[in-house]
Amino acid sequence: MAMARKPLVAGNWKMNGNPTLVREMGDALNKLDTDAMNVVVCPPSCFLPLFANTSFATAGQDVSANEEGAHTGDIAASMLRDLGCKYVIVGHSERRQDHGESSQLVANKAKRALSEGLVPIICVGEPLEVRESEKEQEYVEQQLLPVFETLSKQELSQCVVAYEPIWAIGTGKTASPEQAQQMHAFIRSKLAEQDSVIAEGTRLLYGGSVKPDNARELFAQKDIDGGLIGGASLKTDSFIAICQATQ
Ligand SMILES: O=C[C@H](O)COP(=O)(O)O
Repeated sequence: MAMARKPLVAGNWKMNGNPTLVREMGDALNKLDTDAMNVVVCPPSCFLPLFANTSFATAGQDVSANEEGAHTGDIAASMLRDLGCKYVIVGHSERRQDHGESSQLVANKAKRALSEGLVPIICVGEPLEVRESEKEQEYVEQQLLPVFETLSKQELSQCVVAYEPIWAIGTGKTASPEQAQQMHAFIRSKLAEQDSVIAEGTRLLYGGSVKPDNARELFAQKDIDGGLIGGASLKTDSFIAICQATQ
């Protein structure tokens, strides 16, 4: 992790949690010294209004690429912003798989989020068969291309990118620090082809079975600036330990 990039840890609750967890997590995180890091909680959107007066940020788990209108079940970037969100996850592999989201749609969602002042956390990552055929870099590059084509450089400079190998999500099988660092360095090199200053400033998160006992080693890698945490973000102790592992 480079000193110039502030570490960021985001807890993606996915379709989990309840008002009790909102209260417990809010109380615990409000006591955490968050000066040295950005902490973000991404609960199901119905719980967002329950997070009030927090010392940490909140995020949506998804956003519509449309501004408003007849899009049943979708949530607009302006609505997330009005609920106090600073960030939004776009392109999580579960959205890509469960809802057939293309990389172009993900790029459009990121653009829409940016237009409402939200920071998109753009997720990329390969499935197991791609990793086994050693084509993971080509795969991730293809996921990033529409982002580079759709966003202006100014917009790109506002984004966070999360690398989440699908084979490591919820499986207990983490990418080794070397595997993760290699991909993060590759993503940074692709950003540098767009703009070297943007590449240096962009925070790259690792996601996939991050736990308190492996977080520190992952976050110590040169191009890993924090994590996108699933299962371990549902327990206050483990999420706080992971946040502290950035220091
Ligand atoms: O968004 C979070 C990731 O999908 C990682 O989930 P996980 O920590 O449960 O493996």
